[in-house]
Amino acid sequence: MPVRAILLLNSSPISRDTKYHCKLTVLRRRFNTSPEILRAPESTRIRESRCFSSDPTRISPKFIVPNAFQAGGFAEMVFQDVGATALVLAGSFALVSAFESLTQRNIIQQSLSRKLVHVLSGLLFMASWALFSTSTEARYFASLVPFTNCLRLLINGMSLATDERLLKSVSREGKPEELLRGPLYYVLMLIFCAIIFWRESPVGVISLAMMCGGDGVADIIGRRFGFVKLPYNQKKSWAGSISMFAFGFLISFGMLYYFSALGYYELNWTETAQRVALVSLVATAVESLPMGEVIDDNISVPLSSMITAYMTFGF
Ligand SMILES: Nc1ccn([C@@H]2O[C@H](COP(=O)(O)OP(=O)(O)OP(=O)(O)O)[C@@H](O)[C@H]2O)c(=O)n1
Ligand SMILES: C/C(=C\CO)CCC[C@H](C)CCC[C@H](C)CCCC(C)C
Repeated sequence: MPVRAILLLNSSPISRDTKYHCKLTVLRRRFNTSPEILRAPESTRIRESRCFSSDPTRISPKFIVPNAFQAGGFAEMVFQDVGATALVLAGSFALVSAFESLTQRNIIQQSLSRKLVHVLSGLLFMASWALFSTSTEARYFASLVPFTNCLRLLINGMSLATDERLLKSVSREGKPEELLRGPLYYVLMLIFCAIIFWRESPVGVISLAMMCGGDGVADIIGRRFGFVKLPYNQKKSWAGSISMFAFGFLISFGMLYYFSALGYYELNWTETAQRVALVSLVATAVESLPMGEVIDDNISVPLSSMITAYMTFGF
């Protein structure tokens, strides 16, 4: 009969994943619970000190042992992660095919198709993180999706195979070698943020939101309304940069609210708005610089966002 109780963590607000691993810690410490009940993997990333308030004796070690801890629970989590990976991977192929079809039928231009895929892929990928289990390995399952697309871009970019749908929806001019630059850096950044930051830290979410939402919308707005160019960069415009700042801020804030509403972290929204505004300002300034030939926007924008977000939010 599995142990049943409710864990009341008296510590400061912490993420849902952290609370989950704290339950594990408390179970092991207080009940000396036999391992066959605790089948869930223990996180090496969650320091026990984060599980307890300043006075560990204040912890009321009552907790519900969710199904995941019961015998076989680990298998259930693996099953959930495999299913989520298959679903999201199918979604990525469907997204590319859908925009290839729209381009093929001349419903949208190829340049707009590329940017819409740029905006939607990363944001939908982040939104899908909620489908994965609370195990430490979940992030690696999720990363298989951009990794598979990375292989797809490499194979087609080196002309080892030809996927016309991919070329039509993702390249500027239909040249295979284009896939080895912007799109490849894009999926590599998705992999990096999913593994390093995952659902535990706002840093990864903000960085990807700036790359996908901010930079993507800047291109769409800038191409259409960018008549007044920046004084130091004739290839970029005030309309593009202002829209990057605005949409980068709004989409980042929206994604943080999404993950907060799901219980992954609790944020002070006034402070968060100020911090996200600073990240958006720095990323917009970096994106506006005439260095597209030196470093791709899909590297400079998320990287500058990551550094600024890390300095303001911490991990
Ligand atoms: N701040 C910005 C950003 C983009 N643009 C417009 O959008 C176009 C493409 O912008 P860019 O971010 O450079 O996209 P690329 O990285 O070149 O294209 P892709 O992302 O498709 O590789 C620019 O030429 C410009 O017309 C703009 O006016 N102002
Ligand atoms: C055109 C792009 C970048 C250039 O600036 C974006 C390329 C996108 C990849 C080809 C596809 C990436 C798919 C995501 C990893 C997963 C999306 C899943 C979601 C459910 C649709």
